[in-house]
Amino acid sequence: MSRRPEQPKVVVIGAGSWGTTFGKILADGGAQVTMWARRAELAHEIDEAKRNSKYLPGINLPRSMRATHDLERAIDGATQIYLSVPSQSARDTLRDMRPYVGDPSVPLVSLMKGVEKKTNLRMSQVIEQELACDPARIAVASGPNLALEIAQQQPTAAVIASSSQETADAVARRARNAYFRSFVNTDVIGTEFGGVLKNLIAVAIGIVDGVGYGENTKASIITRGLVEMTDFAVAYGAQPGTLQGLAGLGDLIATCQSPLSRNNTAGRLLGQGYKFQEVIAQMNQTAEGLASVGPVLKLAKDAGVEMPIVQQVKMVLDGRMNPREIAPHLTTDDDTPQGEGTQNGQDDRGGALRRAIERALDLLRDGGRGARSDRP
Ligand SMILES: NC(=O)c1ccc[n+]([C@@H]2O[C@H](COP(=O)([O-])OP(=O)(O)OC[C@H]3O[C@@H](n4cnc5c(N)ncnc54)[C@H](O)[C@@H]3O)[C@@H](O)[C@H]2O)c1
Ligand SMILES: O=P(O)(O)OC[C@H](O)CO
Repeated sequence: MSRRPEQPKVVVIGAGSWGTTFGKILADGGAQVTMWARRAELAHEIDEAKRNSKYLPGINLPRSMRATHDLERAIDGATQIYLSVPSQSARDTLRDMRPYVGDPSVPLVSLMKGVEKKTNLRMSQVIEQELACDPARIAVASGPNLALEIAQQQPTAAVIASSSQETADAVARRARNAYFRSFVNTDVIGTEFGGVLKNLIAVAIGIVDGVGYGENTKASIITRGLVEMTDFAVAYGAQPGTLQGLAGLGDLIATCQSPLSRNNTAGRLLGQGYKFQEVIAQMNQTAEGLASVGPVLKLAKDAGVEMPIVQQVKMVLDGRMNPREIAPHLTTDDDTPQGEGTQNGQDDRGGALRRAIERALDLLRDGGRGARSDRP
């Protein structure tokens, strides 16, 4: 099919459930979409049959959607590049893309919700590092976005964040249609960490479901989970409001409630008594939370943030805790009554804010060589 000149070409790298769904969002919004798939057979199925039977069974993809296994051909002429592979393989994929992404006017958009295990970096940081590009060119998309529901064209919203308002606006204008609305902000850290952290709380909720506990336990963990998410993200520079929005609370609700969530599913299997390796063997799609839990706890320790729920998820994953013992608090906590607010200034301890100020003072005292927690 020949391309009409008024339809700009965009490319989606990664043709799993979210990449393909996002391709459909873009195509239904009027873009000429090319998908890049790692496997030639999948590229062929999308290109010819307009189907992705493994990742989106029963969904008809737009007739205009193209797909290829050839990275150079996929990226050639693209006005926006979207990236949706598992976070742990993003760096290798970016390395392969490097020769073809030179045009500095082309935004690079992360659709991923993980942290790189070996570096503890967010995906926008990995993109910036691997492509040596201006951060103003990078955007991230996040929100309550369960792929299959959106592929079925159920109305949904997301947020596009970039340090450049112009980039966020350009991406949001492209990534919208009658059933998908993109909002914008400039809080990349909060938007990205929201997507990472809600996965960990969703694993905890899955564990609770698998064990057979009811709504009180789940509501307690979701609510305290949001406090943990906020404390952590704010300690790293996020705006607290972002965690109350689509990329925080919104995504937390969707992921914790839905049996479609792979993180929730992985947790449920753990709660039913399966061991970590058995869970991995049963999952044939990406559950980012399983890989992000280690890096998040390391980052939390560096920033002095307490994350009892995430800590318990890690203990269950490691086989060091019986899933039946999971609670919104550590049972080893001391007896001192604790305020309910977040640590970042909403309670009398002002924890995260205080620590951020302390780190800034450390940095100044140290002649700008790095805050205490940043040093090896
Ligand atoms: N599925 C959702 O509902 C959803 C929604 C929002 C965000 N996300 C995020 O999108 C990202 C991608 O998730 P997904 O749901 O599409 O995963 P998926 O498991 O459905 O698909 C992953 C895709 O990446 C490919 N892939 C696997 N290993 C690769 C490698 N080493 N190199 C290149 N490609 C590789 C797979 O072949 C597959 O096409 C994740 O970070 C996820 O958190 C997913
Ligand atoms: O299936 P999950 O658990 O990766 O969640 C998918 C999306 O992130 C929900 O917004």
